[in-house]
Amino acid sequence: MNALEFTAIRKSFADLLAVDDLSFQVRDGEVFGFLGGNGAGKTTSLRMVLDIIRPDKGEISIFGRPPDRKRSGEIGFLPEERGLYRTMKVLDTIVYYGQLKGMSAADARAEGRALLERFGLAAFERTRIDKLSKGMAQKVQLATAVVNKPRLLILDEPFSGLDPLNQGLLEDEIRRARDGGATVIFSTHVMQHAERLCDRLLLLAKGRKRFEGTQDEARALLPARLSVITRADAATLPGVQSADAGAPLADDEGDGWREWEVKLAPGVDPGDVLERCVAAGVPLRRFEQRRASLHDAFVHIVGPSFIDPAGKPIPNKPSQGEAA
Ligand SMILES: Nc1ncnc2c1ncn2[C@@H]1O[C@H](COP(=O)(O)OP(=O)(O)OP(=O)(O)O)[C@@H](O)[C@H]1O
Repeated sequence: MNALEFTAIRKSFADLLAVDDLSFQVRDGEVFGFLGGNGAGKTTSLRMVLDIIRPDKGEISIFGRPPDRKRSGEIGFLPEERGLYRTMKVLDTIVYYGQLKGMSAADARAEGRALLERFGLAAFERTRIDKLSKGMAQKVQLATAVVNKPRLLILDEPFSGLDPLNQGLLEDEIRRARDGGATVIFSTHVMQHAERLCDRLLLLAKGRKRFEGTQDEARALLPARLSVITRADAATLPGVQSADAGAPLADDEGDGWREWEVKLAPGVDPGDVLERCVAAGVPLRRFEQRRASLHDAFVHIVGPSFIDPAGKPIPNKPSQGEAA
């Protein structure tokens, strides 16, 4: 059974179509990345999973059943607009949320302490939320989302506002949840996190799905790039679309050995090219495929403007309640 399924979901706000005929599936136990630039429809989609807002059309299924706020114990959610009760103390906050999700106070306290230890916040368990830094409060909010080990964890822009050390800590926590059997969905503007964590990805642009699949499937959409050292003119090799020659190699004694940056024609398999070169006796010292970045793959799919280059979320929503 899939952890989450969207079938032909549509959601408008007045005359703005925020999510347009969106269908995708998240498999049970995978880490799934929700990618797209500002206003792509990520948060709107995640809020529909949580039943905070409802779709105009289409169907959502979570472990085979429709969204329902009463299922909050099954789903851990870190919203994009962070917010905790400012005057509550750190451990009390985690225990409060644990109990809301059906845990006993003792279990929530024990798990809360373990989380604070892992998050480097053990010394702050009695500190009021409003005395914490923004990043610290964010970690406490993450703790409230994971305290009961939900089977589905939904994190909206979880990395924003965290320094690199804490971003690493969050990556570890996502892997830990996955290793414990949870399905994790997170949205991000920043490719590197997705690259390190995601089994599969969804790329949204202007509310529409532009790609769904694995990282390798995304990369396979790009023409292959190679680094080749040869004495031949690399532009004449089979399947090559373009080839840029570097300077002659330092140890070259007039034989014409050069390093070339080669781009194959779309759909051409580097393995086939290598076989044909060997069969034809092309002199080769190196024939190496360059691994494309996810960023390159997505620029290829949606164009250069698909993502905010600084990776900074633009605050475009009202905050809820007493935000920390
Ligand atoms: N409650 C709302 N009322 C009106 N418009 C909304 C509302 N929520 C979202 N929108 C609009 O819907 C579109 C999609 O927004 P959404 O927040 O889902 O995008 P996002 O991909 O999460 O973007 P970001 O990365 O900037 O958070 C945007 O144009 C946004 O302004």
